[in-house]
Amino acid sequence: MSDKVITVNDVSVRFNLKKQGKISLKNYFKNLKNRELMFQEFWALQNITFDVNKGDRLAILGLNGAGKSTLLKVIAGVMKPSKGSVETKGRVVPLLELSSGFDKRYTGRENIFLRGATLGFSTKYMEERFDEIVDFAEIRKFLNVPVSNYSSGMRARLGFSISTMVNPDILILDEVLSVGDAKFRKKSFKKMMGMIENKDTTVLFVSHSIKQVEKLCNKAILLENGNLKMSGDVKEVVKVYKEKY
Ligand SMILES: Nc1ncnc2c1ncn2[C@@H]1O[C@H](COP(=O)(O)OP(=O)(O)OP(=O)(O)O)[C@@H](O)[C@H]1O
Repeated sequence: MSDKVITVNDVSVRFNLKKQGKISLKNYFKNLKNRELMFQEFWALQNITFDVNKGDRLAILGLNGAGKSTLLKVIAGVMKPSKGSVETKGRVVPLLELSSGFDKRYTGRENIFLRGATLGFSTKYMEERFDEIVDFAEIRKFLNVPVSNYSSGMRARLGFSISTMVNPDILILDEVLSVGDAKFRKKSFKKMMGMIENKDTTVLFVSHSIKQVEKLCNKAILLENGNLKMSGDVKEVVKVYKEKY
């Protein structure tokens, strides 16, 4: 029996794009009075429906702007869909925008516990994992320094280290592996492969490298201008993707 861990149900995402540049206050009120829209609606995703079973490695394929990152953000719960719904089972760990989400006024040490609490972990659990996180991120010397003084690479390393120190049920990867310098990239790639190889973990993966996709994924979906064009076995979807583009 299949064990669904992600259900994406008729999801659409709308952005409001500004129609015009600066306008005078007089014209603003004139437009408002005439009910003229100052925004143009743009649908980045339209009526997307699919499920993912436990242990699947799903690639999300599509050209630039197809809606891949938007879909990952909706599944990760960092963005709400304008329509439709997403259900996930278990702990979702998104490796997206790793250097964001810190409170920069606080130190590295404080942010580890803050991020842990956001992910639903107790202080005791985070204390047990603390050294592992700090050593992997290589920030021990800077633990008591406010994160505002970290370089963006250091913030990304700390974000990666905290997020991967926990065992995810669903791992969400968006072109991740540009974290930190070459040495850290190698280390983080190895760490990620270990997580991907755990067959209980379900993985969603966006990459423009078809080689990587074929190596890591068993299933795929293809997005085109925010629409779901195809879903199924990775080989079949990659074949259509290659023919089309
Ligand atoms: N905050 C936003 N406001 C307005 N438009 C947005 C916003 N975020 C994304 N978009 C638009 O939504 C569309 C889908 O973007 P998305 O980043 O999901 O594409 P993508 O498939 O991940 O692209 P890429 O391969 O280039 O990373 C794009 O046209 C993008 O310009």
